[in-house]
Amino acid sequence: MSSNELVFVTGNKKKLEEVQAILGPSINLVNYKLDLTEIQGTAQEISADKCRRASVELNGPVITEDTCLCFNALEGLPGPYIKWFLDKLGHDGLYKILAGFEDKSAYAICTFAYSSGPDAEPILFEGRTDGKIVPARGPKNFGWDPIFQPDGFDQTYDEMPKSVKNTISHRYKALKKLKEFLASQNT
Ligand SMILES: O=c1[nH]cnc2c1ncn2[C@@H]1O[C@H](COP(=O)(O)OP(=O)(O)O)[C@@H](O)[C@H]1O
Ligand SMILES: [Mg+2]
Repeated sequence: MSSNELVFVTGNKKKLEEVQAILGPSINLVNYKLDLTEIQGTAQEISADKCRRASVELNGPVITEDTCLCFNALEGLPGPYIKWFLDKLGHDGLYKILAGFEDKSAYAICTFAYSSGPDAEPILFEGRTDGKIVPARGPKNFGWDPIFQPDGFDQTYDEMPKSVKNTISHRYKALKKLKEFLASQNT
């Protein structure tokens, strides 16, 4: 691996686009499309396991990413299972889950995992953005973006320009930590 090359294992095109936009041209991101099965467990366990298996499969250094959307009224659920909830319930159903609760607050967590090789223990980098769950607003570009309104903003993730989302998002914050780590490895 050259010092600025990074193999990002994901089958999610939208994630890849954001990661590319956030990292910019200084890092040569190489995408390997692999939709990895996820175990059940905490966000950390799921991320580490996913990264470990990606690294074994590719027999080299990789990064993987996992995203959780956590409702405070539900003690953090759906969390890592948001993909399946979104799939089955859609935006409207996800919003309605909270109908019985006054507390609509939520947070998005992005966990990047880096493994230097098949025998290495993955290192995790987490970013969190707090907000609330609202009825869907926006062009429906990406996942649950239309129902997540970050604190301090009147727009949902989906309504705001990408250039704004990419400077406040859970993914941006996690990538910032990953970038700092990689920079420290290269010096
Ligand atoms: O920044 C985001 N905004 C909106 N939806 C997102 C964002 N990041 C991930 N998602 C969606 O949330 C779910 C997260 O699941 P996961 O991280 O396992 O995705 P993946 O398996 O597609 O990579 C998926 O449905 C994904 O499309
Ligand atoms: Mg996941």
